[in-house]
Amino acid sequence: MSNVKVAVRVRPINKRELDQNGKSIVDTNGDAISVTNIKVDSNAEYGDSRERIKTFTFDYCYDSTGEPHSPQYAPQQLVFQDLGTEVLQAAFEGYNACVLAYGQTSTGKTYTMTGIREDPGLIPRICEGLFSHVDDFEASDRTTFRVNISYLEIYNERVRDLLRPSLSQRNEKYTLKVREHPKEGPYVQDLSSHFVKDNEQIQTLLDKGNESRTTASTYMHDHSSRSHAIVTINFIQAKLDDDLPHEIVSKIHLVDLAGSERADPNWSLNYKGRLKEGSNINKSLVTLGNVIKTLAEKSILSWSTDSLGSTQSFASSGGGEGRASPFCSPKRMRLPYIPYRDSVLTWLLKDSLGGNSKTIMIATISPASICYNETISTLRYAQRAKNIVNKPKINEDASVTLIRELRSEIDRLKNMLSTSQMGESMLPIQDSGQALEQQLQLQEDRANKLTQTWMDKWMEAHEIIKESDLSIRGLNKASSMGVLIDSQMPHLIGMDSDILSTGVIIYHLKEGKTLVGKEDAKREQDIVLNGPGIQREHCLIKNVDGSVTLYPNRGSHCTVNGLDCKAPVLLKQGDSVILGKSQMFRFNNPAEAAVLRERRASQECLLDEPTSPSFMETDQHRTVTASRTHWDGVPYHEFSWSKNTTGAPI
Ligand SMILES: Nc1ncnc2c1ncn2[C@@H]1O[C@H](COP(=O)(O)OP(=O)(O)OP(=O)(O)O)[C@@H](O)[C@H]1O
Repeated sequence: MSNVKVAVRVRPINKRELDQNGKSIVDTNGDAISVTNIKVDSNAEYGDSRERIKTFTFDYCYDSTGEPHSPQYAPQQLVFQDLGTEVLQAAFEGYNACVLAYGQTSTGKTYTMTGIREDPGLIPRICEGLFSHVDDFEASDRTTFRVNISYLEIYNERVRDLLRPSLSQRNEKYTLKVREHPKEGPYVQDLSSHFVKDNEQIQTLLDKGNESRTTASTYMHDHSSRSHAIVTINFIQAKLDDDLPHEIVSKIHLVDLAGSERADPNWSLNYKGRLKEGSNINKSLVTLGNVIKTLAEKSILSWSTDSLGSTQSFASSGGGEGRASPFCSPKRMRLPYIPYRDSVLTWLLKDSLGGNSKTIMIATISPASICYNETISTLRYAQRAKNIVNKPKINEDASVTLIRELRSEIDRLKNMLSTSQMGESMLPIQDSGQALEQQLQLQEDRANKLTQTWMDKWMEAHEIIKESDLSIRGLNKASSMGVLIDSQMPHLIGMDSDILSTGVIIYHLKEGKTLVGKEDAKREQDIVLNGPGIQREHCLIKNVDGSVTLYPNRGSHCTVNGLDCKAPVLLKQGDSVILGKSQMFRFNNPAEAAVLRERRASQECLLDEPTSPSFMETDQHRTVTASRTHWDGVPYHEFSWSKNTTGAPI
């Protein structure tokens, strides 16, 4: 059990607040923070029912109201030292961790989480710390690590992938679906997950995600984040100790919430979109507030249920007077329903709030008197969050747990065997020496096989990932047969032309030009092919912003979906490409595939109606219909395949 830790950070007063005659009303003293209500007269003879000074205590208070670099200013480094290192420690121990920044708009959530280039915030510092520890460990220990990152935003209650560059750049209005896995809980379907090898790669992805985030100018803040942003880092550590595999997995959520705000009538009238945004932001923050409130109540209730339970048993054993009231008997007390599903945000953060995670909340506030009401409401929100009790546990890979259990069973059988051999026991027949030996052999075989499979899977994934921008995972949750190799870049998948080779080759089609030809071409070719019909300079493949076009060179033989290409052809997801006489490839465009999957899921028409069939070719085996249209309106060749006359699929 572990309570949510809560920190408060106060930012410097700003010009807008000073221009409105705002006074600084917040004081910190150690872990206590006091807010003065200047509307309550300190000398009021007959008093005022409202308190003039309200004091709250938290796990950490950061006073960043002074000049940066002055001793009075709590810097980013201090916040990282206290909170970031806790997150790292949890991750290395195999716990899930979460940091949530909450506060009124323009109070410093993004500054604290992301920071600025000269003075980075918690997210980049945690990533840097993660890789610097990984480097230390890899040098001194036999542990190997895998880090994956995804970055999403929830905008107007819809989910957007911030790391799918080509689609975000085109401003596609697409939404990802939130689904629930029976064991692993809520997740975002088709969210891209990127393997990162070092700090530089992760920082590049973070920058990319930050650039795509939805921001706008509001009356409170010129660069207000209008979405909730969640960076998720999956951190896996594995090692083999005395032939025993260890694999622990930690999920780190780093959340920069959109700011709560008052709607300014004049501003909102001019910006209708802002009003809808504002109401969606406030709605999900209200749900978050309800979840926090209910969880806090639940913790108090379960605490009192526990203490009532112990009082009762004490009373019934005749040891005291305490008797639980029939109105609050533990049996009657029903724990409240937690409204996680009322917003996408709370649904996705289900585990971080009241579940399997070590969670920290950072409440950010302004020191200005004009923000008094919002500041008090933020501090109350944060105060409640302190009462949430989570149940973090170390996340061990399921097959590793099984291997460990088998190994301890093997030790037990070995002990029994040696006892039976010494003839010291009166073992039943099924535990006789011979039966035990058989059982032992069986379990050892199982454990060895599982260990080998685990090692192969880990080494293979690790080696391939080292080489390229790929992610590899089991084909599906229910089966360990098969491995799915995923890449975020457009690519061609081919077979090695050597009939004795068993390899599958992935050719990434990088942004810009990829030359395809033979080794002895005048210019160096990016993809070198051999085999019948391949020309020295066979073709050129151009990737512009995720759109990939094949340009056949004069006289070279290229076909797409069975049609000869004499002119450039825009490739689409799933196209089958033959170069020369026998080199076959399948073209994959992950970004396009994701959009098509979404369309399929939302039961929209997968593709527009073909505008005009350009030709139809029929023979006794198949029918190929070709048309010109494209998923984003760009023309391309589209083919539909029917079955052959015998009904067997082609
Ligand atoms: N601790 C701090 N020290 C110095 N400047 C700060 C601090 N916190 C915030 N600021 C400044 O205050 C302004 C608002 O900060 P920020 O954008 O982080 O607010 P926010 O809470 O994320 O706002 P929103 O919810 O509207 O996105 C920025 O100009 C930022 O540089």
